[in-house]
Amino acid sequence: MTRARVPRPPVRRAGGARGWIAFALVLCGLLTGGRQAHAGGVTFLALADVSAERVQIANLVAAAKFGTPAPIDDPAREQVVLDTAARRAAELGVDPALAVRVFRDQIEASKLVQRALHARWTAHPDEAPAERPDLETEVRPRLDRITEQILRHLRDTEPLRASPTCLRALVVGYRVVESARRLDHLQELALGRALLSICV
Ligand SMILES: C=C(O[C@@H]1C=C(C(=O)O)C=C[C@H]1O)C(=O)O
Repeated sequence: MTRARVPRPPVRRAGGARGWIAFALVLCGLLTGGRQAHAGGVTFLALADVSAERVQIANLVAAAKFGTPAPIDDPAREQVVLDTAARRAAELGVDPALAVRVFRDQIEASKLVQRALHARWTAHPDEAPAERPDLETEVRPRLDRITEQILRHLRDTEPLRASPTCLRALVVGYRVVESARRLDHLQELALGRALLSICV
C-alpha cells in the first residue's frame, strides 16, 4: 500500500552529520589534547554515529510494520542478526560474545523506538507515516550493511574499550552524534540503550 507522503526521519541528514562528526573528531583532539576522548587516537565517534543511524532507521522499520501483521518482535530475524554478527566478529578478530551483547542492545534500542512510534501513531493516526517502506527489500538490507560497520568499529575501538577512559570517551561520542544528527528525545534514549554494553 502506498499513501501520499512520508515524513522521513532525519536519516537523510547523514551526509551533513558526517561532516560535523569529522569536525568534532578534530575538535575533540584539540580540546582534550588527545587524553580524555582518545586512547591511542581512537574515539567512539564512528561507532556512535553508525549506531545513531541504526536508531534512525528504526523509524523506517516502524513505518514498514505499522498497520501490517508484521510484529515488532521478530525472534527469527533477531537470531539471523545475532548469528551473522557472531560469525563476522570471529572473522574480524572481535570477541563473538561481545558482538552478540552489543547487537542485543542494538536490537532492543530499535524495538524501543518501534514500540513508542506505534503507540504514538495509534493514538494520533494523523501522525502516522503516509508511506510504507518495504521491510525486506529496503530496510533490512540497510541494517545488514550497518552490522558490518559496527563490527569493524568494535574491532577498531578495542584499545579504547579496554581503557579506563572508555565511558568518558563513549559519552563524548554520544553527545557529538546526538547533536550532529539532531536526534529527537526518543532517539537519544534509544542511542543510549544501543551503546549500553560498549564499556562494560
Ligand atoms: C528491525 C527489526 O525489528 C526488530 C529488531 C531487530 C533489529 O534491530 O535487528 C530485528 C528483529 C525485530 O525483532 C526487524 O524486524 O527487522
